[in-house]
Amino acid sequence: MTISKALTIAGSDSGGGAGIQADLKTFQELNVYGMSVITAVTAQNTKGVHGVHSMPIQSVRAQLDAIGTDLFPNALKTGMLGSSDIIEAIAERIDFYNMTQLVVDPVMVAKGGQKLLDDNAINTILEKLLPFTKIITPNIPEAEVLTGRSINSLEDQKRAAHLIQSYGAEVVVVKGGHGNSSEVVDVVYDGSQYTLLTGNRYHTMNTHGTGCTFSAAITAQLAKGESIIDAILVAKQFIEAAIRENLHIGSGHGPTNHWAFRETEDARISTIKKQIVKL
Ligand SMILES: Nc1ncnc2c1ncn2[C@@H]1O[C@H](COP(=O)(O)OP(=O)(O)OP(=O)(O)O)[C@@H](O)[C@H]1O
Ligand SMILES: Cc1ncc(CO)c(N)n1
Repeated sequence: MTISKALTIAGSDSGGGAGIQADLKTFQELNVYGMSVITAVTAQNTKGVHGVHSMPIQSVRAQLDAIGTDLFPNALKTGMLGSSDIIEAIAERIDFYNMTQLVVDPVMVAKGGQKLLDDNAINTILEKLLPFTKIITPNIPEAEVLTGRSINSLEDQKRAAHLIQSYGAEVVVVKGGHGNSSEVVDVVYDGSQYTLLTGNRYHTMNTHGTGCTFSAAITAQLAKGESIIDAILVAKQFIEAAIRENLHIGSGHGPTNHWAFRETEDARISTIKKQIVKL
């Protein structure tokens, strides 16, 4: 039996809905062996981020070395990275170990508005990490920061995906969770065509960690050898089920339900439609 292995390089969320915890739960649900490199420990619950403790660079490097020299991952993702120094150390090690199949979730702020990335680190993501990136998955506010342009329509979302792809990532997904239309559209651009993934919008406060879970599901599918577009499609179905069957715990932005995709037969009746738009 072949064991597929995935690595997350991200921050710990004590509340369990986002970050390392969401990623490992998602890997497990998708039958992939999960590993982690912790960049920061956050004191967090559904009401917000109450503290952030960044890990020393030597510790981040040592965690990556431990994995690179033994349990080599078939695919990996980054989430909360915090600072330029940590990003540089990670990019250097990813290059050294020739870790391919990298998914970058350019986490900048938590749902409650607290910053999870230094302002000067945004350029470091573009300069140091993008050259190794297979898929980058900004939400709308992150895509606005990365491009310096506001996004108010589907056309703007497509333009942002096009521009970010030209910076060096192989494939860009500009996620539509932050809009307010009745449907959510995630725009995928691979350098030659757009794929629009459209599904119902669920009106709920419980969307803490949606981006982490989505990018972890893509990473798990890549680790199993699935094609990029099929991996993104499964991830969209996984996160739709997790949001629709969310858990109603905590008094703020609650977590999604990481076992919904497996548990509920209905959860597999996805509303996601795929439309390809040639340039
Ligand atoms: N209310 C919703 N209904 C349906 N799908 C949603 C909803 N909100 C987000 N999604 C989906 O969840 C995935 C993550 O999108 P989103 O824009 O919320 O990411 P994010 O802001 O990076 O998440 P977070 O920062 O909380 O981890 C996307 O595939 C998006 O389409
Ligand atoms: C640790 C961590 N990573 C990512 C996010 C974004 O959802 C969060 N809130 N916390």
